[in-house]
Amino acid sequence: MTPAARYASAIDILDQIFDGASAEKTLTNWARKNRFAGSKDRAALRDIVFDCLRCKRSYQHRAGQTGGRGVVLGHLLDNDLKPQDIFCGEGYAPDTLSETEIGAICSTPSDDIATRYNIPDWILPELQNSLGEGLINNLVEMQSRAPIDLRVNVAKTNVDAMRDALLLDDLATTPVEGVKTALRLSKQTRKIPQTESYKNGLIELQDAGSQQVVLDLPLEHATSVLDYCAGGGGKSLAIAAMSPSLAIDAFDKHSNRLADLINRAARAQASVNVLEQDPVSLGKSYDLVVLDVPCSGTGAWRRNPDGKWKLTSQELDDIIGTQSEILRNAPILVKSGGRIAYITCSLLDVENSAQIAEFLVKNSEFTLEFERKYHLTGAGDGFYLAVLKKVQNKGEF
Ligand SMILES: C[S@@+](CC[C@H](N)C(=O)[O-])C[C@H]1O[C@@H](n2cnc3c(N)ncnc32)[C@H](O)[C@@H]1O
Repeated sequence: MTPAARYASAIDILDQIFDGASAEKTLTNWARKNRFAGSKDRAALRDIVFDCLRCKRSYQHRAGQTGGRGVVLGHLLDNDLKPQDIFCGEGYAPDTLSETEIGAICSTPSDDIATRYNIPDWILPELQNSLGEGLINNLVEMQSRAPIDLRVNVAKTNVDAMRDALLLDDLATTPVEGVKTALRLSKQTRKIPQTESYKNGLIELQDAGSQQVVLDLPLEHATSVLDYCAGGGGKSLAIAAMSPSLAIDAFDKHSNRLADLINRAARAQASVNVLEQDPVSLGKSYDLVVLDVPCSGTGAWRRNPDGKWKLTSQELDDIIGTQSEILRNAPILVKSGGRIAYITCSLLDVENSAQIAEFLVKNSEFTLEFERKYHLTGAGDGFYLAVLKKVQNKGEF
């Protein structure tokens, strides 16, 4: 495909996404219908679409028009590419720019924070309240592509050995400061699943922020762990790699989401026991209950920029309701003297410290032992962790 043809496809795909379609599904459908496109075309198209989603509002402002055409025009201007080379009307290229379109182009960034830094208006006050002086730096980070991080399976190998092994596959990596299990790829690549190291369970794809949260868990106090919102198993597997002797149970209300965990655990030779029934109904209790709850995903918006435009304030309220429900269920799952680790990949206080404050009011047998906010300016995606300790019943050890 010519560069201009790629941009014409990007305009079409973006228009479908702006009409409500999911970014992933639209890109997959496009690839299915355009079998002539090679892997380089698909990768380039995906990069354009995701960059346009991350910076939708500022690109529209720059172009002076909305829709896929406006965003792509803004993307070209912002990246110092010549719009007339792409909007040339030849072959499969987008139509040439009209005089009106050229006249609407704006050379100065918007003064409005939400437009300039690409977030929906309604969420700006929440982000401002939660991030304070860190607001702009976090929003700047949100506009660029996330790094690709690997988690080294430290139960099987070590970071230095993996760096050397990956170099043989022509994959250069660097350590991530403060995250001893992580390696960051020096160049973007989609090759990882094809490497022997991945197939043999020595590495996993996992954001360094997510790994850092696991490194901060109080595993040394536990012999039994429940990952109550286990999903694809990212946290369960990282816990198993850190402490292979722990008895780890994994549950998810949506059991179909656990399929990946089963496959990944087999690859990593990790021992994780997948529960089919809710442990609340089984009457089981644990030293550590990990609640990696559903959230707005604000801390991972640079990876999922589609989500940032689709999230509504009503959906955020519903998510907060689900978090409260999970927190209501959790105390019974914790042994006396045990702990809850509440985790979100959200930057919003309403999903983080406000939830914990409410939990502590309702559950006087728990105290807040530790709380940490991981911003996008740190090792990886944005996260929140609160560790809550259940008081030890008198006479129990
Ligand atoms: C943030 S994701 C978990 C990601 C996973 N821990 C990981 O590291 O890969 C949240 C998970 O919570 C699950 N979930 C939603 N509501 C739930 C509930 N009421 N009880 C238990 N899990 C729930 C969702 O199905 C989803 O898989």
